[in-house]
Amino acid sequence: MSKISIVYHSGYGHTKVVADHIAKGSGGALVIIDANGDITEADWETLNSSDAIIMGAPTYMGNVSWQFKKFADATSKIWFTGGWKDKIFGGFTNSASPSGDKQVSLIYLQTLASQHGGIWVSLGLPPSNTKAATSDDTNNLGGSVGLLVRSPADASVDEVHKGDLLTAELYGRRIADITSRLK
Ligand SMILES: Cc1cc2nc3c(=O)[nH]c(=O)nc-3n(C[C@H](O)[C@H](O)[C@H](O)COP(=O)(O)O)c2cc1C
Repeated sequence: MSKISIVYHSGYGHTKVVADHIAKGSGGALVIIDANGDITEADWETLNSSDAIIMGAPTYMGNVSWQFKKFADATSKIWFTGGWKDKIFGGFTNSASPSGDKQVSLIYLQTLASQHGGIWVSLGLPPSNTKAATSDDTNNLGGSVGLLVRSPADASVDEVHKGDLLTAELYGRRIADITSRLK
């Protein structure tokens, strides 16, 4: 059985809902980056012993939140020893605008995974981009590198788009499938 972790930061709860759906799809364990950008020692052990690490953060001011970046910088200790080399990685971000510069965050997560020598898993779903497409459809934001989610600025945590949450589950499942094949 593969071991999968989802490590994420969420300032106001919307990204947490996304992480929960990735956990549902992948069967992975959640590791929460707190408001100070920290995780516990036990969390570090969980990540170090995982076959796959899925990383997520809200997009704030055009990139991942500072709390996620603090976590990312703390992984440099692991980078020195190549501790996460050849692990499977995926990533997700969530923000208010349809674009909102989410792609910058996603490329950052992919770069972080690559710095660690990881194997990145793309979204692997076609875009829903016809006139008839709605936010209930999978991959309605047309991502390819990883998972993009939109939470409109006035949306409560219960109003994150259904199609995005289904996409989160499917992406989690894809990462779990690929991890078990490669293991
Ligand atoms: C400090 C700050 C900066 C933000 N910057 C952006 C941004 O650059 N692009 C965008 O689309 N939304 C932006 N937003 C909106 C958030 O990404 C959005 O509310 C998201 O759902 C927050 O996720 P969370 O509830 O997990 O913290 C910003 C929100 C905050 C608080």
